[in-house]
Amino acid sequence: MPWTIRVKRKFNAAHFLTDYHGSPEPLHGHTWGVEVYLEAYELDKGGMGIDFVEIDNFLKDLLPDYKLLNELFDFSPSAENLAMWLYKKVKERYPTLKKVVVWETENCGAEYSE
Ligand SMILES: Nc1nc2c(c(=O)[nH]1)N=C([C@H](O)[C@H](O)COP(=O)(O)OP(=O)(O)OP(=O)(O)O)CN2
Ligand SMILES: [Zn+2]
Repeated sequence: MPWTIRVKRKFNAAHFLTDYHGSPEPLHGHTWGVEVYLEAYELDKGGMGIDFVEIDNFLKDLLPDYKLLNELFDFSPSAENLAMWLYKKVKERYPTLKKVVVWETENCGAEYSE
């Protein structure tokens, strides 16, 4: 595909894995990072595939900033599960989505694609 449009965004949220090697993790927080990768097949007159600002606003509305993730989701909010949740949500709005990445820390994250 000719272009991949990439947008990153951060959000702050608390969580705990419900079963971390056999028992629940202690509650703690992260500044999470997310990245979305969208395919674009053509450009508009301004030279844009998909407007970064539009995608960023969509993510801003969607991401659970300053929330306790365990209260929002019926799954253990690991980076992997959050990446899958985010992929499905973004895919509904942007069908050309290729993958998402959810970073729990600067160095550790999970990618999801289908
Ligand atoms: N594959 C995954 N592994 C882990 C996940 C995950 O979502 N997917 N999550 C965690 C924990 O939630 C935890 O945040 C990580 O703990 P830790 O190693 O303690 O990392 P921190 O940077 O938060 O703490 P430091 O003490 O500053 O290193 C674990 N694994
Ligand atoms: Zn964590």
